[in-house]
Amino acid sequence: MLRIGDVLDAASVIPVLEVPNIDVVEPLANALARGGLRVVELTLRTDCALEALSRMKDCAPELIVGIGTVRTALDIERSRAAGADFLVSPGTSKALMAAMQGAKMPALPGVATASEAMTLFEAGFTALKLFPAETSGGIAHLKALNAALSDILFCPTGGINADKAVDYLALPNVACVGGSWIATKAMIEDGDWVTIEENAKIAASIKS
Ligand SMILES: O=C(O)C(=O)C[C@H](O)[C@H](O)COP(=O)(O)O
Repeated sequence: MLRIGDVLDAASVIPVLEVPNIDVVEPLANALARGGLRVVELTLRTDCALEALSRMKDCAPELIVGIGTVRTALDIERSRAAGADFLVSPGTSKALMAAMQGAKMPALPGVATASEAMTLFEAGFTALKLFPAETSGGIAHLKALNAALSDILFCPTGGINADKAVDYLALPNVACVGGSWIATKAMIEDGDWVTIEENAKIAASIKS
């Protein structure tokens, strides 16, 4: 089984995807993989998300595919059953933290504050999703967190684009960044695989 360090080593930018139907999965996965990205996050925001995960693992076995918008223990169980490589949550309730610990799967639990980061770190999570990154303080917030909590790594997500990703990834406590800009809902619905591949190429060229 992968560890969270393996996921972070494979990705500087993680596209956060909202998949409207199963038919888009193969061309979407191909565009992202052709662009050079190796890790993706499929959000549980559409009914077909778990079916999309299984399909993506079949048609693009080279991709590491996580499930995002995880909120409950049931979400974790269903994600595991569908073959998820890792879990991502927007925030972390006490119950979700316990379920993530019990799941023994790689995870990026969501936090926005120093207290939340410390609570998750004490529970054994060394890499955390910072969400929503831009509105919770962005780069300045991460610099301040690093002064006190330099042993905690973050994957900021929320409001980031290709230009901002470069600045985030220059920070010592940022392991990767997530975002929907690479493949927006509109691009996926329009089947704009050319733009998605181009965005993926640009994203894949950014290094942490
Ligand atoms: O669904 C989740 O689990 C979330 O936490 C939300 C997503 O990560 C953001 O919607 C991505 O942010 P944008 O790049 O600003 O679109």
